[in-house]
Amino acid sequence: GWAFWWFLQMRASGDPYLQHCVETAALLAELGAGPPVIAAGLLHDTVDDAGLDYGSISEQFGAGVADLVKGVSNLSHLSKLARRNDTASRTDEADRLRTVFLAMEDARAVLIKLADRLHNMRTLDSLPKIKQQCFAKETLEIFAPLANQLGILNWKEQLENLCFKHLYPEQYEELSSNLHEFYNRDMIAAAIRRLEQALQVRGLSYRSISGRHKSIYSIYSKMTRKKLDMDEIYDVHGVRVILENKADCFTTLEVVHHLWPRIPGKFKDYVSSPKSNGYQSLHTVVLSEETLPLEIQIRTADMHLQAEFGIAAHWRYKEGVRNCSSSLPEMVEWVRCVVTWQCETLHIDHPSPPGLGSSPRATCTFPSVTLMAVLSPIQNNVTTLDQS
Ligand SMILES: Nc1nc2c(ncn2[C@@H]2O[C@H](COP(=O)(O)OP(=O)(O)OP(=O)(O)O)[C@@H](O)[C@H]2O)c(=O)[nH]1
Ligand SMILES: Nc1ncnc2c1ncn2[C@@H]1O[C@H](COP(=O)(O)OP(=O)(O)OP(=O)(O)O)[C@@H](O)[C@H]1O
Repeated sequence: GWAFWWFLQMRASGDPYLQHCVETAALLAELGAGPPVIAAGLLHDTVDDAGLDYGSISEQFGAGVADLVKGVSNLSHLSKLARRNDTASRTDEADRLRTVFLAMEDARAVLIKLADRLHNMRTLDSLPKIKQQCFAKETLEIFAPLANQLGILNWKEQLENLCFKHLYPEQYEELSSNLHEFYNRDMIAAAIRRLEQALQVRGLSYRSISGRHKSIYSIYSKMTRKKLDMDEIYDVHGVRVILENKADCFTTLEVVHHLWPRIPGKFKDYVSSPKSNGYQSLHTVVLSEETLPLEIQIRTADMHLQAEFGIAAHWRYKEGVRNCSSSLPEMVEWVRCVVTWQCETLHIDHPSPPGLGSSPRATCTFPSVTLMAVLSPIQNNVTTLDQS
């Protein structure tokens, strides 16, 4: 009966409902999720919408899949409850909800909910404007930060960009048409190659060189936050070099300044003078061959860990974060488990984030998370070159 329901159901867009289920599962597969997660992605709405119960899912697909589907259903109920709660401020509510999500559920259920949301955001156009805006607002407040907290930067950026498009359509159109000309897809890869050759000639070995285009939403946020025009954003194109030690960082800086002319006033030495939050790195902005600014960040692996996970966690720098009691190794272990899906092979049940215990009241959020992307690179706008 339920399978029949599944085939007949249509979405507001007129597409078969099944398409949403398949695309949600496909997003999870792209991320490298294992079979139980993909199966649960396919079935994620069957408890709430097709009236299927835990017992029959468990019978047909196994308890692991049934637990995940139940988890996704719990998350949907929680978000609905939160939507009705008018007493708390929106920021507090979003904060609380993200914490509860991560504390109560298997992180893989949260991932399925995120995949579901990403596909819904991609197909939002068929809904009435008012619903689109509500959905986009909620996604920006809850789901995009959640994707960031789980280290899925590519989903975070896609979610934010889609929210931006629906919440501020005019600004989105204007900025994206400007960026169309401004983003230079080949420039980063070419700069990385050039830098790599120059470092080799200098006899310097590096841990990694990576690069990224700043997302449209990140550019928009920075422009609004700092009241800047687009041509005042110098890190639309960025490269990061990770080296063995401080001395190599300074030598790399020399190499960089030898390769490209520097843009005056943009050099920062946070290695000799760390920021008050402990952040260390050398930053410079140079003028690339394409006559576009290119931000280059140079740091050691330790500085990078500190920037991503330490007291100076990147996310704290961007969003503000409360006390977190877990140690770095615990956190890395948890992240590794979630990101590489070892939970399935190691049979770890319901991994919960370290330091959170099972209390939904615990307020700990996770450091974001370029390191997670380093552990398991899944950003498609990132170019990485590792020296083997
Ligand atoms: N993780 C982390 N990254 C930082 C921190 N401060 C700066 N950054 C990174 O370094 C880039 C450049 O920062 P700065 O050199 O301070 O540049 P700025 O012109 O003063 O500031 P921006 O407008 O942020 O570029 C930022 O865009 C971030 O990517 C920090 O405290 N923590
Ligand atoms: N020059 C760079 N090279 C490589 N990766 C970078 C560089 N600058 C930032 N990143 C990474 O790119 C991702 C997206 O960062 P984003 O550009 O949105 O913000 P940010 O540069 O960290 O902060 P802000 O918007 O305040 O400047 C983060 O993981 C960040 O660590």
